[in-house]
Amino acid sequence: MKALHFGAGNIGRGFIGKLLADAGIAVTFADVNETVVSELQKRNEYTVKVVGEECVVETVKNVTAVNSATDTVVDCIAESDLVTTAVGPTVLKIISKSIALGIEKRAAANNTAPMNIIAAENMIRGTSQLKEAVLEHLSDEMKAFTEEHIGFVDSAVDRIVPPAAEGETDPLAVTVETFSEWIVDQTQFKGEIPNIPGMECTDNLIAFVERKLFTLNTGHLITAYLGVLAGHETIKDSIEDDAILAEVSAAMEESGAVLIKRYGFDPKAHAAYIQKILGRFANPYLRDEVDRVGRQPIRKLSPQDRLIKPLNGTIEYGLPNQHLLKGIAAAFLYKNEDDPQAVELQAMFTEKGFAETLAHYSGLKSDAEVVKLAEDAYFSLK
Ligand SMILES: NC(=O)C1=CN([C@@H]2O[C@H](COP(=O)(O)OP(=O)(O)OC[C@H]3O[C@@H](n4cnc5c(N)ncnc54)[C@H](O)[C@@H]3O)[C@@H](O)[C@H]2O)C=CC1
Ligand SMILES: O=P(O)(O)OC[C@H]1O[C@](O)(CO)[C@@H](O)[C@@H]1O
Repeated sequence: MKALHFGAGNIGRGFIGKLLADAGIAVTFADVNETVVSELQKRNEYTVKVVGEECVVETVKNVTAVNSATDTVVDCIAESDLVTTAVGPTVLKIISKSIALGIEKRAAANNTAPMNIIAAENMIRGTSQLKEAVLEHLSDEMKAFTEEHIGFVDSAVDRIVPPAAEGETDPLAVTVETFSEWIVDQTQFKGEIPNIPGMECTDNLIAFVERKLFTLNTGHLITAYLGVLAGHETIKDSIEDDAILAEVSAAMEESGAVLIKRYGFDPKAHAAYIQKILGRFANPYLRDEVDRVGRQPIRKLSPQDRLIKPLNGTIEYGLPNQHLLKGIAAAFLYKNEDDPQAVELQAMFTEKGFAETLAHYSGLKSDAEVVKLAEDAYFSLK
């Protein structure tokens, strides 16, 4: 079996690419980072440091790479059984063109073997969004071919993989936590579902995506923003600050109450899930900087993302949301000149004020009661 994986970054090398290669699949990474591409081509293997209670170094073998900006990537798609991505939500549109060209090439060669595409991104139904982008490039005839032979499979992906430590000289070095979870929507595959140990199937993906995004990612983000305000550099230092731990736990409980109500999760099991995640944040072997987790605040204030969607759930079910509001307020205090979204958010905030800016990015109404409460939280935090 052959797979093409877009994005040889932290999750690409440290999780999805590794899982595929460990399953005996011949993996080709597609990336725009020339150094990473040429090292993978030269070595055909790399090592992953897995850190937790035990620390082990594992070698990932039988891999190569292509430059994602060249036509070779189209040839690879035409010949692959599986295409996966971990490039970041904003890059999915960019790679959709190559995927469309790869599908056209399959059709031209009368290759009707099923191919499945799985986006492993922090998004709700990211693969379905990628599918929309791919279809925009295709004729009606090609759309019909795609519907018949190409599976677009949504997934939820969970493993904390920070960038390599400062001073690391190996461009392929990657350190990951022990925990990992990749859950795919079994209803969306074309052909047989590949047997990949570590890839779990479900027919209720949305519950798992929301459970992960609105527990781990909600808590992580609030840890990052409150950590920045308290002068911490890492997630570990932030979560070991008792005041931050209390705020983050309370916010996760608020989003958890929404998940329990919406999906019927067992409250005790969900409380244990939260505790496990808090322990993962404190992993002493991972240096995870607050700016990585806080990055792109505009995306994270969008209606479907980790702050606003759970907040809307609390409104829908009449549940408490004071700590989620504090997290939203903290996003407005996140300043980072190296992050274009943080700069844009601050620029609009200065020009238009809190309510209009929050409403613009979140889809909330500027005169809504929660927006007023979030603004109050902002002034209290400030
Ligand atoms: N790092 C983590 O702990 C986790 C990340 N995620 C999600 O996984 C996705 C990837 O995140 P990371 O691996 O951390 O990011 P990353 O920045 O380490 O990796 C992204 C890779 O995509 C490459 N890339 C950019 N444009 C490209 C293009 N046009 N074609 C091919 N490759 C391209 C970059 O060069 C980079 O190597 C994101 O959606 C993130 O939210 C999900 C769970 C965990
Ligand atoms: O990758 P994003 O969406 O910017 O957010 C960072 C988040 O993603 C993760 O890297 C993995 O879920 C978390 O560590 C963190 O909450």
